[in-house]
Amino acid sequence: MSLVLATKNIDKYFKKPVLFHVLKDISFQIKKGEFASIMGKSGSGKSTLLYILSTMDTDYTGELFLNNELVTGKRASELSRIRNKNIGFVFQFHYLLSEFSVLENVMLPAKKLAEKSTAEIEHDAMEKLKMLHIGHLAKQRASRISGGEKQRVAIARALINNPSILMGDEPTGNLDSYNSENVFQIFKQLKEEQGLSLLVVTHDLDFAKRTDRIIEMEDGKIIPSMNG
Ligand SMILES: Nc1ncnc2c1ncn2[C@@H]1O[C@H](COP(=O)(O)OP(=O)(O)OP(=O)(O)O)[C@@H](O)[C@H]1O
Repeated sequence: MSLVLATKNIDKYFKKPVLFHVLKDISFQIKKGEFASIMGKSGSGKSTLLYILSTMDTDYTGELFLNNELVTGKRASELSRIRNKNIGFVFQFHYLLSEFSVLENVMLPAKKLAEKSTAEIEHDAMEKLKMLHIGHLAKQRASRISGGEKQRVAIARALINNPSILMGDEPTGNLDSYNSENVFQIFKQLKEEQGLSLLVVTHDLDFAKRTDRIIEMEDGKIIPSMNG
């Protein structure tokens, strides 16, 4: 079985203002092509966990594997390379650079990785935009498009380096029901047509119910689930 992400016994403490055990013995796996959601009350530790899974936070104990490779303990420069290559992110807020064009925004993570020529990156970025039905917006300034379009641009940007997993922190949190459904369908299509793995923190039960698996958190722990 091909595992895209795995954690073993992850624990994390915040030391200030008082010592706080925020993540407790977190062990789970995400398979290739699996679309999982993380749910849980506010403060249960979802964002803290996602920050560790995305290799941004290294202050924890336990082990994190990406594509069967242990990433825990690697140097910051190596982690940055692994992150740029393997993980795409979509947040609640799109974080697009408003003065740049849609196309330039999508190209940025590939330029950072510096493995392809600018012409190749531009071609790849156009392909992603077309796949998300927003190719016609390529030359438009990012500030001049709608909220739903911005989130689709953010998804295109997250996909530009062909990651093995797409992580989302409330990716539909700012969207109306039409655009939320649109994002869900894009994610489903990425799973079904490209075998992409997805891990999405959400408060939207209707969204979560339609993913392959709900990982439920409570007080820093994963609640053993009924459905997988
Ligand atoms: N830097 C920090 N220092 C101390 N405590 C923190 C820090 N960041 C978060 N916390 C606390 O850790 C707990 C988990 O926070 P986290 O943001 O992971 O929760 P969450 O499940 O994502 O919540 P929400 O659904 O509201 O986004 C909360 O009690 C929060 O107050």
